[in-house]
Amino acid sequence: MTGEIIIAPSILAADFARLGEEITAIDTAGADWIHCDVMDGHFVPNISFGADVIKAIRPTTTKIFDVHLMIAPVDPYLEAFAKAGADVITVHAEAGAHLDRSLQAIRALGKKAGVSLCPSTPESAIEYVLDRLDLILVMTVNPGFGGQSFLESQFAKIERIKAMIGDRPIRLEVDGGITRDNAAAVAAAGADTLVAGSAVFRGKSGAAYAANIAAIRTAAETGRVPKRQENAVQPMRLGEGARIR
Ligand SMILES: O=C(CO)[C@@H](O)[C@H](O)COP(=O)(O)O
Repeated sequence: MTGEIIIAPSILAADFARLGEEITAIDTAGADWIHCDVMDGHFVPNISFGADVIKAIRPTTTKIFDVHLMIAPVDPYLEAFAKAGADVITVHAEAGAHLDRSLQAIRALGKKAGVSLCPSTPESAIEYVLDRLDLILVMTVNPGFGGQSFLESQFAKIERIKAMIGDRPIRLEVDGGITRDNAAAVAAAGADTLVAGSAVFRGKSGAAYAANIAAIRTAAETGRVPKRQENAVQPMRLGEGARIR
């Protein structure tokens, strides 16, 4: 599960009234994975969608569903998300006392197991579960909302986790405020899986999504920030298109 750069658009920034069409559009536009942000209004201060929505959108693409559970408790719901069609299930290190048990449960369901760390959580929180992991998600904003600014403080954590991973087959994912302007830097720090919501869905057309995904991928793969094209969609203001739902 490691290797090349993976771009995973977060459907939190999609038009929920046309979610199926939006997923088809990002699939066609070159998304590698589909990132699904599940929020419960308790672990994070926002509510998004649950397993029934994931089940409903699952037939719209064959791409990997990367399901980020921002919920607590999480263990009672793992089976529902597995049955709904999640391929990767990521839980938060902060969401319960028994991370090791949650990760074992995800693998027992036949899914890839991920753990996510909030910006204030040190990498030591996952030191003793590394061998249970297929993915580590470093939150580069405080979880709960799209359209926030990338936290520069997380570069050091990305670098340290990259070193911790060593040659284990674990993907290192970053999520929050990822754009074409910082994709090169997060990849240089060690990230190989980039989640982007507002930076992909700005422009509101399949052509814009394709250009946005390509720009993020080019920056991450080459280490260069791609020049903006003429007719490129203008930068989005904080919160636009990624409103609190
Ligand atoms: O999980 C989250 C927020 O909690 C993220 O997936 C965001 O949805 C990413 O959105 P942008 O920061 O890219 O707009």
